Amino acid sequence: MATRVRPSSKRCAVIGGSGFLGRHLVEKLLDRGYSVSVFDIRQSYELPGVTFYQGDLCDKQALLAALKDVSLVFHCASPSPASDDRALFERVNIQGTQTVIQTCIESGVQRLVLTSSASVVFEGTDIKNGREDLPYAKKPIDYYTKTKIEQEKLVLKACDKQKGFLTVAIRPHGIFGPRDPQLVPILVDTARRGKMKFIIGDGTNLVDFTFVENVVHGHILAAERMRADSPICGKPYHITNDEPVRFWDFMSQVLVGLGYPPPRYHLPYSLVYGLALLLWLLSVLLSPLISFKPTFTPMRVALAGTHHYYNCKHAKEELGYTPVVSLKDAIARTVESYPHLRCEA
Ligand SMILES: NC(=O)C1=CN([C@@H]2O[C@H](COP(=O)(O)OP(=O)(O)OC[C@H]3O[C@@H](n4cnc5c(N)ncnc54)[C@H](O)[C@@H]3O)[C@@H](O)[C@H]2O)C=CC1
Ligand SMILES: CC(C)CCC[C@@H](C)[C@H]1CC[C@H]2C3=C(CC[C@]12C)[C@@]1(C)CCC(=O)C[C@@H]1CC3
Repeated sequence: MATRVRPSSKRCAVIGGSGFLGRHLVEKLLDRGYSVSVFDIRQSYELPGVTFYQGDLCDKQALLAALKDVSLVFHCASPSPASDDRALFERVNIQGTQTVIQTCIESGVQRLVLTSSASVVFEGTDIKNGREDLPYAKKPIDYYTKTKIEQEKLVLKACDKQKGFLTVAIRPHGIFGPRDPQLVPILVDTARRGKMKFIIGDGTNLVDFTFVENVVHGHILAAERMRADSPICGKPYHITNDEPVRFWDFMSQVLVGLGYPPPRYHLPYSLVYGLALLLWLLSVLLSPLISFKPTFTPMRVALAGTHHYYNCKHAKEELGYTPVVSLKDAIARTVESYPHLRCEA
């Protein structure tokens, strides 16, 4: 009779491991003595100790190969929020996550950590010190958020202590750090095009920006604390820097650090939001004729002009989480890591 190999607890897989967060997670897991399989639709680097499996997470056969003899899976793959492609989000974040869950169960995976997002409760209006028991957004602000909600529900519902399949969802917010393809590059591109002169609203809105190493720390704590008798199974946890900062102060610090002038002039929030909505509608209506992607999307304007910061008390109490890098050090390290994006003038 064939004996089933019991997966070693130090073997894990990172789905989405070629991405920004995924690669930082892989590097930390290697430091901690794990052997890591990366499953991603693209391969962006090579590292000793990492086995790459290139494939689409909607493809069960491809996933099965990557999850063989693995006991712990991190799922941090998603299409970029900037793509705004409804069909793609639904296919990858909803159907693909169902495939991930089924394949984990069939492969004997015991623990699944999902990278969700604190945005699953964000509807474009203020959230101050939001806790995990806030209801999911009834009117999600975009398809990305809508499908992240469905994805989180699927993963948390799949947690089954009897069957030995445990799950947890980490909800980070505004991840930044070295190699981030989104926040700093978009900010610099906007500044270079002379569009970062304005502050949307009065500039006092507080937001969480979370250094990528703190997000990684939260994921690993969750994975290592997840046992059938622990209270964390089937639950979501906010992971932030626990230092809410004025959105426009954060942007200004990054811009000034890279040699760009900070934004100075104020514009009313409702005016900019209305314009962003109009531009977005135009871009949709005109898409058969011309393709243009507005920088100031309704989602970005809402994120730039409202309070959205979250309480991470539960992560502190139940995961033993505390941020490992302060916001000040995180900004300094991030700015230093982008010499190619410095202002040349
Ligand atoms: N960047 C941020 O501020 C935040 C991100 N998140 C979540 O964190 C996770 C990681 O995000 P980032 O590292 O920023 O994004 P990223 O775009 O750098 O990484 C995502 C990875 O997923 C892969 N991927 C996409 N579709 C795939 C598919 N069908 N099959 C296999 N791989 C696929 C991509 O190739 C990429 O390597 C995502 O789930 C995102 O929703 C949550 C909160 C904030
Ligand atoms: C053009 C400027 C007004 C803004 C430039 C910076 C923005 C690109 C970023 C500021 C907040 C960021 C953010 C995300 C993406 C990048 C920003 C909009 C997310 C939408 C990424 C995915 C999530 O799950 C939530 C994030 C919230 C904050």
